[in-house]
Amino acid sequence: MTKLLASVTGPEEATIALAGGADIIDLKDPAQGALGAVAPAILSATLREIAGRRPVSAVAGDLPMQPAAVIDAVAARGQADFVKIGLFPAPRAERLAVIDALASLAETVRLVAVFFADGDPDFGLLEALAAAGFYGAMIDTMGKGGDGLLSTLSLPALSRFVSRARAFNLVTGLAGSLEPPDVPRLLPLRPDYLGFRGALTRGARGERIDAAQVARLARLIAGTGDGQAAGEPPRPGPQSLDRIFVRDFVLDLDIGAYGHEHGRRQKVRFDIEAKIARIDTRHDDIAEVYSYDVLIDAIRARADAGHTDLVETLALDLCREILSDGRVFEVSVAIAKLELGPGAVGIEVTRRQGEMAS
Ligand SMILES: O=C[C@H](O)COP(=O)(O)O
Repeated sequence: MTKLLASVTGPEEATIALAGGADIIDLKDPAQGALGAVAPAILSATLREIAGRRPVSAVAGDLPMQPAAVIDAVAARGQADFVKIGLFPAPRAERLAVIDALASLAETVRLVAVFFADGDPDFGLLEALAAAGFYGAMIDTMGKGGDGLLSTLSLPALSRFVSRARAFNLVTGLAGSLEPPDVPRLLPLRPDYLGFRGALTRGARGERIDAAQVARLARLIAGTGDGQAAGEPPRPGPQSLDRIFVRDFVLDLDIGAYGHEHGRRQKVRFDIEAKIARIDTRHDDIAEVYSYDVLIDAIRARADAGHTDLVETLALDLCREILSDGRVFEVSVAIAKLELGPGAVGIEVTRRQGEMAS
């Protein structure tokens, strides 16, 4: 289950984050940069305030990739439950030297490496992180207030990061000017946590965080916008269902069983309809709805996965993926190849919750 990491400035905001339902309290001074560090004394005060009710992390600071400086900053914050270290832009050898040097602390401090989506991220370093004994790896953005994570890295790239880091037994996190509509798009990647600062305030990133904003994101991550967690079996059928749809979405796809269909892309049209419980948007809150973005992302992710022989396989894979969200009662997927015949040719399938093995 994905957790909510809330970046706070000290004990006062930590209690607000706790009240709002944050799972991880992350200490950071937003005025000092993407990973601006707070003083060790503020870390101690926050640990006293939280008193073990949640894990508390601290960032090492916006530091140059110099082993001695990074080690000192991490060691000074070793009392935190984990310490986040930014892999800032630098030649590979310099980043590796920092990672290797931190191996000496990894036995006593849980270390989390932070890649920056907009800072030349080198995911080839995941192996070195695992070898050095790191506890986790996450992606954030250096720039704040502009393009967020999803404008900087594609969902398939983020998905590959999560799978790869997990294969090295690293805890995974995603952050970077995330906003509420990003949450349902990132949850299918199943990161261990999503991190927020800007979206926790009612204004700029440097303003005080707000418990209602934290709670809104906590609700969204828990998938309880409609009173039911994603992945749970559907409740007894409602009187009628509403439909979320994507129509006429055309992509160039590597698909087909014939030899002449291999090694080239052809135009394929997707029409998807997901049936969900009746919508009630009394609060005009994204947490209350199932987003069509999730359908579009599922199509794009599957299209990115390489060659498929059969439209049938593609259609059923999409049904399985979409039904993995317990809010969807039934889904219809129509896939049409547009370049093979005089007209469109393809398949349409409909599947309900519980009908498909995961
Ligand atoms: O670790 C998470 C960061 O504090 C995220 O901050 P942001 O949401 O303002 O980009």
